[in-house]
Amino acid sequence: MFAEENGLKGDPRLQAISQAIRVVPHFPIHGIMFQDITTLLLDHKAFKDTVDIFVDRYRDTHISVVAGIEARGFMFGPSIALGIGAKFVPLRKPRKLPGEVISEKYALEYGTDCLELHVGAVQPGERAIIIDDLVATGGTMSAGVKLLERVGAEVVECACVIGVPDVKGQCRRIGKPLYVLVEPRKADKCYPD
Ligand SMILES: O=P(O)(O)OC[C@H]1O[C@H](OP(=O)(O)OP(=O)(O)O)[C@H](O)[C@@H]1O
Ligand SMILES: Nc1ncnc2[nH]cnc12
Repeated sequence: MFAEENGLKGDPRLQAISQAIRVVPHFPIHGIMFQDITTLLLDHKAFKDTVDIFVDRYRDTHISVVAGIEARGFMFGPSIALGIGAKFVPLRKPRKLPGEVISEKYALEYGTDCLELHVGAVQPGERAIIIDDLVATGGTMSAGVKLLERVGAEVVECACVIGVPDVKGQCRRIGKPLYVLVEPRKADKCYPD
C-alpha cells in the first residue's frame, strides 16, 4: 500500500521525497524512465525523512531483521535497522558473499539474476522486513522473500521508496504486504529522444 493511503495523507515529506528523485529517461536502455535515488541521498532532509518514515512504521513491531537488496536497498536498510534496533542482512548478487550461501534465481525483463543470503545470518522464527529502493515487476523482491522463508524467517512486510501504481499486482506476485512511499515520476525536463 502507498504511505499516502496509510496514515501519511497530505504529508509534505512524501512530495519532497518524490521531487528529490531524479528521473533519467532512456537509462540504461531506451524506454526506461530511470528513477535515480542518488539525488535523494544528496538531500539530507529528504533522505532523513525517508528513513524516519520507515523507522516510525516498523518501530515496536518486534522486527529483528532488516534485509536489504543489493545494491540500492543497501542505501536505506542499515539506517532503518539501526533506527529500529534490528540487524541488517544483505541479500547480494552472486559470488559476493564469502561464506556459505543459499541462492534464489529470479526473472528480469530480459534474462535472469540471482540473490544470495549467508547461511546463519537469520534464525528460524525471526521477524523480517525487506527493503529496496524500487519495485517494478516484483521479481527481485519475491526472490528475497523466498530466501528468508527458506531459512524459517517470517517476512512481515516488504518496503520500498518507489513503487509502480499497480501495487496490488505486486503484492500478489510477492505474496506479502508491500509498503511504498511514492510513485515513479515522469521526466524532470525535456530530454531529446
Ligand atoms: O521489481 P523488479 O522488476 O525485480 O525490479 C526492481 C529491482 O531493479 C533494480 O535493481 P537492479 O536489478 O537494476 O540492480 P542494481 O540495484 O544492482 O543496479 C531495483 O533497485 C530493484 O532491486
Ligand atoms: N525505472 C527504474 N528506475 C530505477 N530502477 C529500476 N529498476 C527497474 N526499473 C527501474
